[in-house]
Amino acid sequence: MLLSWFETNKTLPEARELTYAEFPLKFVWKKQLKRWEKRRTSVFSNGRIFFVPPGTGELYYLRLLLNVIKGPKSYDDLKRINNHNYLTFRDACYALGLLDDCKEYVDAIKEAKAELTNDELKNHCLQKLEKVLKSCGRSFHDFPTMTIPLYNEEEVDHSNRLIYDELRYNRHSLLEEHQQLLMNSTVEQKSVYDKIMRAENDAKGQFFFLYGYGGTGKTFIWKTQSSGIRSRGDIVLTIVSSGIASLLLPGGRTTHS
Ligand SMILES: Nc1ncnc2c1ncn2[C@@H]1O[C@H](COP(=O)(O)OP(=O)(O)OP(=O)(O)O)[C@@H](O)[C@H]1O
Repeated sequence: MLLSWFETNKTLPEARELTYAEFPLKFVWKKQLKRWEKRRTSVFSNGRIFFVPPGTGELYYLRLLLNVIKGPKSYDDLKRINNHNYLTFRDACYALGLLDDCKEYVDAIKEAKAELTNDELKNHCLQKLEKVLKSCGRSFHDFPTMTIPLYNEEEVDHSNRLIYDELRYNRHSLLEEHQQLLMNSTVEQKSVYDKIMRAENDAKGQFFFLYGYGGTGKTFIWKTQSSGIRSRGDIVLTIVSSGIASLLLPGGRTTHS
């Protein structure tokens, strides 16, 4: 289908006005003939390109391009951005600004490279990675074959990472979020919230077990609770049992990390 799309683009100018994802709007795939033909009726039809996970590399970047590039006549056309021929789909995506996150990092490394030697740059990257690893409870020291970053004495971070992370929330935006969540809470949620907050304010050290059917707003209550406490500059350790569950709660961590 993809190769036939290239062929259609070679012959029909109106085909070149569509991306691959948009193609079924005006063209229909003739399975027997193995080619695209102009749609005769004005039936609305939208294309769906198979999901490709980012880990597949070039396939993933090809899929990104198929959603934005119009009228290519070959794979090379997909990699040609502003008259520059890129070697890989990934490079083409990067040139199109589709990989903003990476762009930020690559630009930062390029900038740093102007001022640092290769060894300094390598060490700098290792230090940054060590920081990320430490936030997950790991370190380069856990991987014997990996190079360990070097530090000057004044660069050694003696602070407690967990406390540091907890104290750098934007208290102002948390306060706004907290007020919004509180305003939206149901009467039942509010009564649970009040009960837990009372125990927290009185420093009673109580233990609560919150249960209810799925989707009834338990996580919502924890979010309201944690934003309220954090907006005061206090610390909340949001501990859950699985990595997936940790993504649902701001600052969530698995117990073992
Ligand atoms: N009072 C509320 N106002 C607006 N949205 C709410 C409210 N309570 C819950 N929700 C929304 O309902 C959805 C389900 O709530 P939530 O995830 O908190 O439920 P849960 O009980 O933790 O579910 P599960 O047990 O499946 O994890 C979420 O999108 C949440 O934002």
